[in-house]
Amino acid sequence: MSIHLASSSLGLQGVHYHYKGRSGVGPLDFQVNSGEFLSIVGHSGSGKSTLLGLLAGFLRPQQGQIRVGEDVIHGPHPRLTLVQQEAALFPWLSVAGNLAFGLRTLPPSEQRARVEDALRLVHLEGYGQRRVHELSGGQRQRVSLARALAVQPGLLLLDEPFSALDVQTRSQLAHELLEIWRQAGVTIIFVTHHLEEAVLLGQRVIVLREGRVALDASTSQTDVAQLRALMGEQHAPVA
Ligand SMILES: Nc1ncnc2c1ncn2[C@@H]1O[C@H](COP(=O)(O)OP(=O)(O)OP(=O)(O)O)[C@@H](O)[C@H]1O
Repeated sequence: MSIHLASSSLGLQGVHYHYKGRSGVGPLDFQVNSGEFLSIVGHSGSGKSTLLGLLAGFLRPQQGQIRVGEDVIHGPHPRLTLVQQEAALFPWLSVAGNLAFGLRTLPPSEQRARVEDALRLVHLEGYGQRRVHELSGGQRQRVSLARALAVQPGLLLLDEPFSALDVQTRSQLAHELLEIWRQAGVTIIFVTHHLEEAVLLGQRVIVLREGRVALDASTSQTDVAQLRALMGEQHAPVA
């Protein structure tokens, strides 16, 4: 195996980010342990995208700090990789070309080994020479995940990675993700609207409400009904 995932911890201390008009997030204080699988849920406008922007280094906290392991982050951090809702792949490259893109500084033999390993992890062995447009939505999302894994992140940030997929593919990918996490031991932060998925996959769940942590609990001690109740009557239930 050429991919070695050494998981990273993450810590937020007194993090604030406010847009003009004072909406945004903060204060946010929580830790994610190395190797943990954390789900983050919240209604529209609760601050999920803002939090992801901060973690991915696209936004800078106006107060407080975010650490990946011992490093305070000041921008995109090499140990932290984001996988988004729609697979953002390069259509003019093959599957292998997409995976190798982030590995350009490595020797070709190392690139090939990592590409093969990553495709194996997402059950797409033999798909390296395919073009992106020849793939189904679920396969494209697998390629996206493989591309993230190939760079050997310590922490995977997953932003609604399955929401564009049909129910069956979504459930299959969710189970495969769990399998990858068990095998690879990478730290995962999984942001979703889908409460059942959050509880099924995560060891722990954070509910964001109005830019703050409304609940931070082990998924063995909470359930979907509790989360739904906590998220408030004023909002429509999330399917
Ligand atoms: N560019 C912006 N300018 C001003 N306010 C913003 C901006 N982006 C987000 N907000 C506000 O910040 C708050 C958090 O928004 P955010 O997009 O982080 O929520 P979200 O949980 O990701 O929502 P969704 O699930 O709809 O994507 C909301 O009140 C939103 O209106």
